[in-house]
Amino acid sequence: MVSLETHLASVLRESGPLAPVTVPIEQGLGLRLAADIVAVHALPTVDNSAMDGYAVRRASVAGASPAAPVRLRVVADIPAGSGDDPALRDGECARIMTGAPVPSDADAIVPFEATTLGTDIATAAPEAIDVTNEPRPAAHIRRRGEDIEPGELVLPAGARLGARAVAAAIAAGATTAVVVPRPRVAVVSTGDELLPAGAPLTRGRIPDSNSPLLAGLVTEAGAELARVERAGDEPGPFIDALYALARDVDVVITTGGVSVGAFDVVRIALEERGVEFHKVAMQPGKPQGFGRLARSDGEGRSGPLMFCLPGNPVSVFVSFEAFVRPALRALAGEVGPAHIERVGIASEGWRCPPGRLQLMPVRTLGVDGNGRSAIAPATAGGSGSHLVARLARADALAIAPADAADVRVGDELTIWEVLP
Ligand SMILES: Nc1nc2c(c(=O)[nH]1)N[C@H]1C(S)=C(S)[C@@H](COP(=O)(O)OP(=O)(O)OC[C@H]3O[C@@H](n4cnc5c(N)ncnc54)[C@H](O)[C@@H]3O)O[C@H]1N2
Ligand code: MOO
Repeated sequence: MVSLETHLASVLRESGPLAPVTVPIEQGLGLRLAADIVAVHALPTVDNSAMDGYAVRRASVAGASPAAPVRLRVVADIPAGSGDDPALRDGECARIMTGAPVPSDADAIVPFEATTLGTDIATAAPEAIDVTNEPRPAAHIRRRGEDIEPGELVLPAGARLGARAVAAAIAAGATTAVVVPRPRVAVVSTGDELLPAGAPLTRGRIPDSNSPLLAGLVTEAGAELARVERAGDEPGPFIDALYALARDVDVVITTGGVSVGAFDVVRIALEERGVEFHKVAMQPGKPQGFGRLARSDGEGRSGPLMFCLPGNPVSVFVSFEAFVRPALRALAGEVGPAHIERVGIASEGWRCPPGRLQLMPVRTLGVDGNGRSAIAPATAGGSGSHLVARLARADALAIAPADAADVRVGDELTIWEVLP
């Protein structure tokens, strides 16, 4: 048996970031940048007004006060979007709206509130206004380039292109981004016992719940779900289906057929085709296959990464969290841990399997003053890997060490947060 850490290290060795692609910037939302984004133009693009008011020459309103207002003639009206640059002589001003370019002759903005007319504004500009306050130099002017200058760095390679990053890049004139793409993922569940959801069950047949489980986890992890398929226990059709979809995906996740059963199709078909099968010292999730699918078409290009997970539903979930999620993150250029880790305090005890690290689906019941969560098993009956019915109650996985015989009330364990 290999440890979880050893198996994860083998997985991550093969899971470097995918080759970067150039996309229209809004399509890069949520992805990691593979190249810097620099400002194409200055921001603001031009000196502009921070207030609705009047663009003035300060010398014209020197000494203005409520007791001694100074009258100015309004010679122009500049809405936002106007390209006008009206000339202003002594004693003249222009009405101006927030964001509109400040005339070259003006050196301050007087807000509506600093005139006797106040904010009682008509569509047409007034002929004259009485200014009641002398503005400071450059009052309410947002300077060209004060946010960023052309050629300056907006976002460095490696940054996540979140909503604010998209906004910043577009504001600074970028239209495309070089990003690490989302991994494209196919899901294949295997087993002659599987039926689609809702099909009438006969003895021994069960609904295929693993493929919707993985489809949801892949999507929630931010990867692109390319295909979902179900295959039986015959190696021939399974392999044909696999090579058909392998052409345009980065990752294939299979479930079932990896242990030592007589009909374990995935292990039988893939042992010879680039996938290694191990026993990992963890529970659930002991049998694991991982590798890169050898191409059958002789093109010499490497095929997709294969994650061959066991069939038991809780094993699928735990294997996804332990190996697939970290790999999908690494393929997408993400750095840092795949889970938020916290400390859990057992409020109920449970038994642990000998010699295997246990990843127990738990519910968190509240946080104490030291940030530690009280935890209890989410599923009745311990960590049985078939206990899917109440798996959705778990919002964390509690990690019990391989040498623990049991977890007792009050024991402190590391927990990984998972989406409920
Ligand atoms: N003699 C041994 N038997 C088993 C061992 C072992 O070491 N020696 N390991 C056990 C462990 S641990 C696991 S985990 C399972 C893994 O088995 P497989 O990956 O081969 O999975 P299957 O046999 O195909 O199925 C296991 C279980 O899960 C159900 N299943 C499968 N697919 C789905 C699906 N898509 N949706 C819902 N449920 C599914 C299936 O019906 C079985 O009940 O092997 C143990 N055996
Ligand atoms: O490892 Mo299996 O996943 O315990 O049931």
